[in-house]
Amino acid sequence: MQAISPSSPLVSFIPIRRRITRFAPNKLFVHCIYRSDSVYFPNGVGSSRADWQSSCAILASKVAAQEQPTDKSGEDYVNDGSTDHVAAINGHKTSMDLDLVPLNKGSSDDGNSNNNKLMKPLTITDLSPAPMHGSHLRVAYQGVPGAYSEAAAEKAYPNCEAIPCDQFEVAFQAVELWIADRAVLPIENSLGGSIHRNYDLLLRHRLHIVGEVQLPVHHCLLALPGVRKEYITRVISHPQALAQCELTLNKLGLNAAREAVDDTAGAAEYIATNNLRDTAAIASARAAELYGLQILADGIHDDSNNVTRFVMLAREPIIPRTDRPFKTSIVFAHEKGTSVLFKVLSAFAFRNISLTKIESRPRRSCPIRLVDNANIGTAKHFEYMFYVDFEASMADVRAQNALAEVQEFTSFLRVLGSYPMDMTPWCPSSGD
Ligand SMILES: O=C(O)C(=O)C[C@]1(C(=O)O)C=C[C@@H](O)C=C1
Repeated sequence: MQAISPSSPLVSFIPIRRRITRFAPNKLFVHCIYRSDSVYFPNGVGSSRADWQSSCAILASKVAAQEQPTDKSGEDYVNDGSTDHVAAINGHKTSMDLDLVPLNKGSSDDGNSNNNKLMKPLTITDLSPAPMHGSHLRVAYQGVPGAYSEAAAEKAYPNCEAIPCDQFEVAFQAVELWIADRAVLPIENSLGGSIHRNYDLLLRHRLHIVGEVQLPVHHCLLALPGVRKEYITRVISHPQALAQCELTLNKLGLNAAREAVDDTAGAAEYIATNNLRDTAAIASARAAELYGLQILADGIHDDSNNVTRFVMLAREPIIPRTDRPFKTSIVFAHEKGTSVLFKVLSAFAFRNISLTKIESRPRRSCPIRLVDNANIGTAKHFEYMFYVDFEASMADVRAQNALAEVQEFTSFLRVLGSYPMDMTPWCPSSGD
């Protein structure tokens, strides 16, 4: 893999970190904070902090020109009555207006030509990649090298340049700011369940799901060389990894507290950096190798069918096809809450479209609906956003008709992406 690696001469594992500053209402900017003064850019940008900061400034100014509503839930983009059905469902007429076209702040819809003078035409530089672009696809992931997300990035895009980010949100922003071409994010695990944070972020940002990968996850218990199980008083890892190994950890008879950290490989790195002889990490065998730890126990996940599903995100959607199995992910809501759920789901059932996942999250823009029950009091219903994945391509007329029907029953509907299903032959995590 060409990504920042331990053998890189310039830097050891510098994840993109975030410091978000509000420059203008509703506008977030990412700044990069470093662990060291030099940064590794394999393709062109100088290796100094100053070079990188000027690159960030260029990126930030490009984004400032666009005034995208990135930190809105997207609920304004609702049933606009456009005839372009899929685009209307997504709330925009072409995908271009989401990502590239600087909006004309001064112009009005009345076609005033003076105002139109303010319109900045697209130039070739608006379309060209960020300065550090190289021949490899740059893929942002959350964690440090050795994290499962890095392995998922490599599985999705072999030979990509994997870019570590310290938080999920940073991975989204890295793509929005053209620092990365794709983000790869865990969305659900067969044992631990959904990664809710990423469901929320999918709605808050306007990236498109362009693919999925399912990665068998094989966990090991790692400690410093020479440390024995009896010395361990603390086990640290990503909360999902702790959940996936809960029963096995109990069976191992460890008298250890469990502590959540940002990612599995980060836990291993932390132990190595701080020379912690009383702490073990749940992480991959690759993390053990990278950070010089020994494997105290191999394959400690509670079931060998331990698979995490990742989604790949891009600034532009892909064109859906029908010549191979596709999946489509949508999110919707309705003022009447869960009462419409049956109608929505029946739109798929009548057309023989299988659902592969349904998830609900709090509807943060209006979390509670009050129902006045006159003399009895007030019923307070929680409001939800519903996320549904179904097995059909948006190029399939059945899916188009189903969504046209769903649109009738919902007050908000967005297609998050229509993308090829991961059909790799089944092969549980190695070593089981
Ligand atoms: O911590 C990591 O290594 C990750 O890539 C994150 C993550 C997750 O968020 O679910 C990914 C896969 C495993 O399920 C455990 C953790």
